[in-house]
Amino acid sequence: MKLITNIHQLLVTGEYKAPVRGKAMSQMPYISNAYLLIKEDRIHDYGAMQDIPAITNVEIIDATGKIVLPMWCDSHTHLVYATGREDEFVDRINGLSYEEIAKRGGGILNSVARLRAMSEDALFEDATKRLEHLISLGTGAIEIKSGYGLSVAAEKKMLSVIARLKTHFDIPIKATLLGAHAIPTEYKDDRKAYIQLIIKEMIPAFAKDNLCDFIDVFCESGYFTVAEMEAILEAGKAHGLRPKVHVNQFNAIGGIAAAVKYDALSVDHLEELVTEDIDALKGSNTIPVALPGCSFFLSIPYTPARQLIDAGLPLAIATDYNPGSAPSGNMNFVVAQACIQLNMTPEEAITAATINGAFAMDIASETGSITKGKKANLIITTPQKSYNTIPYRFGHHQIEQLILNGKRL
Ligand SMILES: N=CN[C@@H](CCC(=O)O)C(=O)O
Ligand SMILES: [Zn+2]
Repeated sequence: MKLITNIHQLLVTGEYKAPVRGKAMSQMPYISNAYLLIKEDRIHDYGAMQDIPAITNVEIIDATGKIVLPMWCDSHTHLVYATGREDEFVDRINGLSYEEIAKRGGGILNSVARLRAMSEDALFEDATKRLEHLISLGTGAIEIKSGYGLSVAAEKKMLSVIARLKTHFDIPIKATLLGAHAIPTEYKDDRKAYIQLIIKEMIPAFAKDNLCDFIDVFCESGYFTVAEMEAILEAGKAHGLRPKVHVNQFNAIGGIAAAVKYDALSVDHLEELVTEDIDALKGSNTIPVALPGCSFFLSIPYTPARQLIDAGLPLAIATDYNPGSAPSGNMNFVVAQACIQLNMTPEEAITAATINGAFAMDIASETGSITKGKKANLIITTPQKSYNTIPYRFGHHQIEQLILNGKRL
């Protein structure tokens, strides 16, 4: 057993039956001067120091002046990819837009060509290094998408890499099939046939082999229409895959209402929002997810988080880690951006990056909060005045110790 004592502030405590929404996001449940008891890989007990139980034979970790919180839950990444796209980064600095680069055959299709040429073992090795790094930055649960294969064989290769990551790492990992990320070059004159390939071959085969948990579509002008997304979500749902979709990144084309109709677990991006989108989300079980790292990197608008939260909706934040639009998987930076660019309070940002991120991956019964029985996946910070310092000192490494499955990392 391990006993963390004298915790300055213990954050995100309590029971969570549903994502935290609206005003409740600004009310962070926390205990000052707290203890936390870990038994094996689980949170066994916690409370105020004055109520600490008398226990012997326990390893003490003194956290005087430090903040303890759940490890980050990153609910949207493209962690498995071939190589970086620094060349396109420089093209953008020189004036080309993300869309112009994509039109010239760059962008997603550039990553597709590179990934198809790489072996599963090499992809696994690179993804392993990336994930090890993200864990060292405090990420304790992650969703990873396919979508750089765009053929049955190459999508299977990506999903197999994710399956191997699930076995290799003892953290919750969810896999999302994103066969509908772009139309591959060989189908550019027959998009219907590619959509049928996703519906008739990819979805049934990958669902049967348990290679994916969710279904995704990049619903956007120049990528997939709302009608095409609906056909793919319908097929995914028939095979038990709940939708988590890319919508409203560059244009509001009605993807949100359609995703809600299919009971999407989350709708992600939302840089471009109209009133109808917010109305569609009200009263639904769908969680909006903001990806501020993508807005930062592409210099596009930020998701209007205030509008979403002020409308009483829940919100999660995630990195969107990928080589084209967000080449950083650092959740600490995303939490800072949520405060600085999205105008979220530290309470809202931390809630969005922990328990709401866990709900956006459907793993909130296991992780995302300081709750008895949940995984002891914890961040212990360096000494801080308060939890406000976490986003305030953006870009600084403020993690002193990580506890993963009850063990010090
Ligand atoms: N928008 C679609 N997909 C990714 C970008 C993928 C890429 O550029 O490689 C995103 O979420 O931003
Ligand atoms: Zn994405």
